[in-house]
Amino acid sequence: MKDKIYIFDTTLRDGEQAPGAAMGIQDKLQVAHQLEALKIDIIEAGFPVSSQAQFEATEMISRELNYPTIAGLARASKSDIDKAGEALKAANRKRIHTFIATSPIHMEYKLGKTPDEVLKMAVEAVSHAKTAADEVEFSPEDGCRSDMDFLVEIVQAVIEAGATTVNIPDTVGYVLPEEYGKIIATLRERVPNIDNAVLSTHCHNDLGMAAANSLAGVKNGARQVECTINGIGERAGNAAMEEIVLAVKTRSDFFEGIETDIKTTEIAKASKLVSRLTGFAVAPNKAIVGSNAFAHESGIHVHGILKNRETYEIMTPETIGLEGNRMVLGRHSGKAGFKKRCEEMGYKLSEDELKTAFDKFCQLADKKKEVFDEDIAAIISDDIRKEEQIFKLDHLQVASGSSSSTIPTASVRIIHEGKSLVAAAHGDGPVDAAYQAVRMATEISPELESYSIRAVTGGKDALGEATVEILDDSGKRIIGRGASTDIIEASAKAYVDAINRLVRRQKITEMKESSI
Ligand SMILES: CC(=O)SCCNC(=O)CCNC(=O)[C@H](O)C(C)(C)COP(=O)(O)OP(=O)(O)OC[C@H]1O[C@@H](n2cnc3c(N)ncnc32)[C@H](O)[C@@H]1OP(=O)(O)O
Ligand SMILES: CC(C)C(=O)C(=O)O
Repeated sequence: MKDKIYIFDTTLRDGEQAPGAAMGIQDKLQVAHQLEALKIDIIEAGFPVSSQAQFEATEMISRELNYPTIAGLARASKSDIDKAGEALKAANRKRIHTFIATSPIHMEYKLGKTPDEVLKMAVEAVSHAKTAADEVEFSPEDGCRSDMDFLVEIVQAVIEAGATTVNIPDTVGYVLPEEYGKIIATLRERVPNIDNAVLSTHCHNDLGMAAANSLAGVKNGARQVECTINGIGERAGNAAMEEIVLAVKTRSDFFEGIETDIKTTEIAKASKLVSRLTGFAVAPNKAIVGSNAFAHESGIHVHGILKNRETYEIMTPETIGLEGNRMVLGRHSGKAGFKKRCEEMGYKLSEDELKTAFDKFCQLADKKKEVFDEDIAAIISDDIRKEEQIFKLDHLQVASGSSSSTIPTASVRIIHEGKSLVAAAHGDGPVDAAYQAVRMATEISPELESYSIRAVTGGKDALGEATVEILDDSGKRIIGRGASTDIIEASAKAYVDAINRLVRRQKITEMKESSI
């Protein structure tokens, strides 16, 4: 029989408590719809008493969503609970999540209350919450730094008062997996009515243990995990939903029958949405959703993966809704990966050609972070096929000056398939005039995204290298380079180089399409 872990997502409450992560009401609604698409069991929509915006967001999410239970946070106070109940009124399934701190330091310094007073407040809060919602969750805040006997006593008391879920927060991310697992196991052992409630984990990442602690909790009997998309949350964040869900799925051998209902193919989309709406970039090396999580560059790894993907991948990118893994070509690449990319681009190279092309590739990879398809196309057309440049700048003449009456003008002659293409144009400056003339001569007019020029040698014969960036029809960047002691000529050569790469890329796309 399936042993289900309930996923309680608190991106919109604890996640949003991360400084700088605040989202507007419409943004929250968008995230909530994506959480529903993920089949999250419980969405904590907000802390309604804390502001009008939190109240309205919780109210709107309660109205608009169908499948998940909607939870609202409340302190152990009647007015907080009433406000949460009011915000959740329209929800198909609602849950009031009430909390009060139980650790000695929080009780003494923050609340100024004795353990007996805290126990009384907790029980009263749960009893009152039961009047507004069937599902009531109680959290002993800073539970992991609380006295175990007191924790056992308060958990038993709130279950007697009607709590249906008891959540054990590691509020400050202090404990280690073995300790967290032991707290859950001890509560299961010592609280006589523990089976009347679901035990839940809520772990923070201050020591990087949030996911490991949550999973230790699951292993010891917790059946709800509180987490956030991309692990956002207070300070170092909360346990990341994607890490918990993929760990349980990927290591089903270890978790023996335990499953979640999460539709994992929606994970990448959820991660991108939350990153975009909060402005919190996902680190490239972030587990599961980082841009490098399914990317490979190292030659030995790529060689292994090409023989059997599982040599270096424990999950498939498709599981989280990505189209496939990313083979990156760069300075750590080997011949197998390079050969495969050439084949994918439609090139059939002899062994000698492959060797020459790979040597050139290695020289280039030493200078660049990443080698793109158009770089490979340039290597093959220039060094293997020794193809003529599609458009070759044969002549450039420019007139410009500092006087306001001078109109910068350029004329160009470009050789294309043995013919001379001649054009003249004026522009805002000499480079612009040259580019206008190139566009007229080639009849190709890509928008210039960026332009830069730098000296690559010193002295009065300094060689200037111009770099331009244009976009192809699909929005991909194409870089062109040109060098000359005359910076206007370097600029014109770079633009013609970019146009040549654009045309080559179009040909590669046509080759790929015709081979499908
Ligand atoms: C571990 C967690 O993540 S808990 C959730 C934390 N999230 C937030 O705090 C975000 C939203 N918070 C807020 O908007 C505000 O803090 C509010 C509206 C909740 C309260 O604001 P204020 O009334 O100005 O109080 P303030 O924030 O300064 O202090 C908190 C008060 O709540 C009390 N309190 C804290 N936790 C609890 C609790 N669980 N139950 C009852 N009272 C509590 C404190 O003792 C303090 O009371 P005091 O004002 O009588 O000293
Ligand atoms: C309210 C509780 C669950 C909390 O967010 C925490 O203790 O971190």
